[in-house]
Amino acid sequence: MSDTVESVIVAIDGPSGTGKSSTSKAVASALGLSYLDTGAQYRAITWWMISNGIDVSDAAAVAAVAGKPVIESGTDPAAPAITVDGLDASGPIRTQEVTSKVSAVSAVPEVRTVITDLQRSIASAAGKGIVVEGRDIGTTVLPDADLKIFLTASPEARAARRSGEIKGSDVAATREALIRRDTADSSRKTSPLAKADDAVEVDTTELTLQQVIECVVTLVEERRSAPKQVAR
Ligand SMILES: Nc1ncnc2c1ncn2[C@@H]1O[C@H](COP(=O)(O)OP(=O)(O)OP(=O)(O)O)[C@@H](O)[C@H]1O
Ligand SMILES: Nc1ccn([C@H]2C[C@H](O)[C@@H](COP(=O)(O)O)O2)c(=O)n1
Repeated sequence: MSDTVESVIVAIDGPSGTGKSSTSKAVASALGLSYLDTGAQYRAITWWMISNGIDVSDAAAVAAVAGKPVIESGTDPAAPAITVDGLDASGPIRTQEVTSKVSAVSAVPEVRTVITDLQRSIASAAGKGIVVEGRDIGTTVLPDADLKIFLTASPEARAARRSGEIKGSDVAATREALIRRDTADSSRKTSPLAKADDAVEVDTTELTLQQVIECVVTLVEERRSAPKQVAR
């Protein structure tokens, strides 16, 4: 028997505020894996479009420049980093303006092609394995992932979690904004937010973050110890 642990690829998808980032970072840290936040990449390209005066409601204009920004993602779960054309984008990509425009930019097929290629190259370079979180990782980006998880939670729970991050925020308005973004992300033609047929669905509504992390770590360990399926 070999002492070396085989590389593992974990895809974690789900709607906004279900706990994908928090869970993915903690699972990657616990298991010594790399981590990739694909939402941050779509936010980064959106920030670049805004900064360069591109009208994000004009899909043809967005498509024409989709290949221009150079986006680089760090994969350390303890210090996730993202740069655009060499500039630190970790702060600017979290603004309300980027959040309100990211669904329009990420619906453009040319944008998805560029970002999907980038995600696949990062995943294939991760020696020990990687946890990749987003909306279409299990269905499109990494359909052969060793484990696929689809996180869900009620809109009320998700809005309460998000509102808890910002003092004095309006839970009802947060809930509406989350639902609006999920509807846009689920209804776009190219690679919509969706659960892969072979994903394990975990409803986190009544679970603490720690319980979700433990659940996913257990699923990864079970998958690692299960005999590999050999394609015939
Ligand atoms: N099970 C949970 N119970 C309570 N709070 C949670 C739970 N999971 C995550 N949270 C909190 O909810 C908030 C949103 O979590 P997180 O950013 O991980 O979600 P997300 O799915 O990555 O969201 P988005 O897709 O919008 O980036 C964070 O403040 C996080 O600490
Ligand atoms: N694989 C992905 C990841 C993200 N997006 C888009 C849709 C989201 O609304 C947006 C921001 O993601 P978040 O930072 O909230 O996780 O990015 C996508 O289309 N595909």
